[in-house]
Amino acid sequence: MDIVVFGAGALGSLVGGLLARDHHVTLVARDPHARRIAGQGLQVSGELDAHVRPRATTAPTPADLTCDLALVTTKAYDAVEAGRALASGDPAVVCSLSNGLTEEALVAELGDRVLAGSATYGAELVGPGEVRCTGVGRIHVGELGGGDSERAERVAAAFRESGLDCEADPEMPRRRWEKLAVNAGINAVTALARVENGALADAPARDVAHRAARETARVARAEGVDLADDDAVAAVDTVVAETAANRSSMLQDVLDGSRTEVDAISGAVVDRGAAHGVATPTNRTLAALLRAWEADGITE
Ligand SMILES: NC(=O)C1=CN([C@@H]2O[C@H](COP(=O)(O)OP(=O)(O)OC[C@H]3O[C@@H](n4cnc5c(N)ncnc54)[C@H](OP(=O)(O)O)[C@@H]3O)[C@@H](O)[C@H]2O)C=CC1
Ligand SMILES: CC(C)(CO)C(=O)C(=O)O
Repeated sequence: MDIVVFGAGALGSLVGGLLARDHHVTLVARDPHARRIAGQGLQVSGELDAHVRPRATTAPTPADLTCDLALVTTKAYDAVEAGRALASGDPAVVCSLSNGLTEEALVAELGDRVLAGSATYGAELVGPGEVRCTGVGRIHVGELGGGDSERAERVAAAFRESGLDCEADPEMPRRRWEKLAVNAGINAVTALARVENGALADAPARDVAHRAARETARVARAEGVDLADDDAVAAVDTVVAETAANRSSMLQDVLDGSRTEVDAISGAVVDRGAAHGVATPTNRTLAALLRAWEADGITE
């Protein structure tokens, strides 16, 4: 497959690097990462090991963006720009692996070419040209509206060909909202409390995370997605147990002085809830506190 990875930071370099073992991959990245990859290749280290030579560019032409599959791996707040850039080319299928509800921003530019995706691999950039796999997870792809999908099956098969754990999921709407509930519970609370995910195994932080997840499930149901409160809470508990030693991506952003994905996570729950008349006081409070930190704390 001819694959473009748009926004090849940590996650995109890991996934794109592994795909480059079997497919023709172009990474759209920033310098000096892109320059180093173009010159010396990309090293994948940590739990997986590979040295690959994908194409890498900071300024893709429309021809570069004409491909069988484009993966969007920017932070959620860059999804609109990613969608606009990709629309200047002609990708047959576009799939976002970012956290948060980012697909709608892509649909606005790319229409029904957009598939939903989610990833639980862990990735960190070590330096230019090197990405570390910090956790072998799983990728799911599927139609935004759910249902069986030949194109999602084709994408999943291409990922598996390169050794990535990937499945096409006919219940992607539910999976997206369950992941949102996990991120609304874990990311916001760990970032504000400055604790690892495992700290949410104990009250009182656990109770705040559970309330945020339950509210997300209520909003999901108002959107027509069948996600029970108990399932959202159980998903939080499972991820807390499985990633106890992790610093959530939002905690890492706060510690780095970087912008967070609050608008696409807690903020999205609040906004979608308001549209349906569903109260989301916990997510509203978490979003307000994160935005208060952002107003003062961003240094990058
Ligand atoms: N890292 C992980 O383990 C996981 C991450 N995720 C999710 O995946 C998404 C990406 O996370 P992560 O990889 O950690 O984030 P990173 O910030 O490491 O990667 C995103 C990259 O996209 C780049 N980018 C944005 N716009 C452009 C553009 N127009 N041209 C070229 N490059 C661009 C950014 O550059 P710059 O910063 O200079 O703008 C950055 O290098 C997030 O939504 C995250 O929540 C999900 C599961 C696991
Ligand atoms: C699953 C979880 C919460 C793992 O830390 C995550 O997605 C993140 O940190 O963004």
